[in-house]
Amino acid sequence: MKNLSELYEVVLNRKANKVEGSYTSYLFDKGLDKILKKVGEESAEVIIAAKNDDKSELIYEISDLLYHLTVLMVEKGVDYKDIDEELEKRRK
Ligand SMILES: N=c1c2ncn([C@@H]3O[C@H](COP(=O)(O)OP(=O)(O)OP(=O)(O)O)[C@@H](O)[C@H]3O)c2ncn1[C@@H]1O[C@H](COP(=O)(O)O)[C@@H](O)[C@H]1O
Repeated sequence: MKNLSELYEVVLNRKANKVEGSYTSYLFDKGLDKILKKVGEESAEVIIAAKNDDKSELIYEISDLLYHLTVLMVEKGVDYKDIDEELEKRRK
C-alpha cells in the first residue's frame, strides 16, 4: 500500500535522524519495550472498536495500529518488502 510504504520511509528517517517534537523519535528514544507496549494497547483498541460496530472508529484504530507496527518493523529491521514476500509465499 502506497501510504504504508511512504510512512515506512518517514519512520526510517526518524530512526536515523532524531527530530525535536516528533512522536516517532520519542518512541525510538524509549526503546523496544515502549514500542511493544503501544502495539499491545493499539491492538486492544482495534478489538474494542470492532466490537462497538463503529466503522470510522475502527478505521482510526487500525491506522493507529499500523503506524505503531511500522515503528516496530523499523526498530527490528523488517520492511514491507519482507511482508510482501511472506504474503506472496502464502498465496494459493
Ligand atoms: N501515523 C502517525 C501516527 N498515528 C498515531 N500517532 C501518534 O500516536 C500517539 C498515540 O496516542 P496515545 O494517546 O496512545 O499515546 P500518548 O498518550 O500520546 O503517548 P504515550 O502513551 O505513547 O506515552 C499520538 O501521539 C499520535 O499522534 C502517530 N504519529 C505519527 N504518525 C505518522 O508519522 C509521521 C511522523 O510523525 P512525527 O514522528 O510525530 O514527526 C507523521 O507525519 C504521520 O504520518
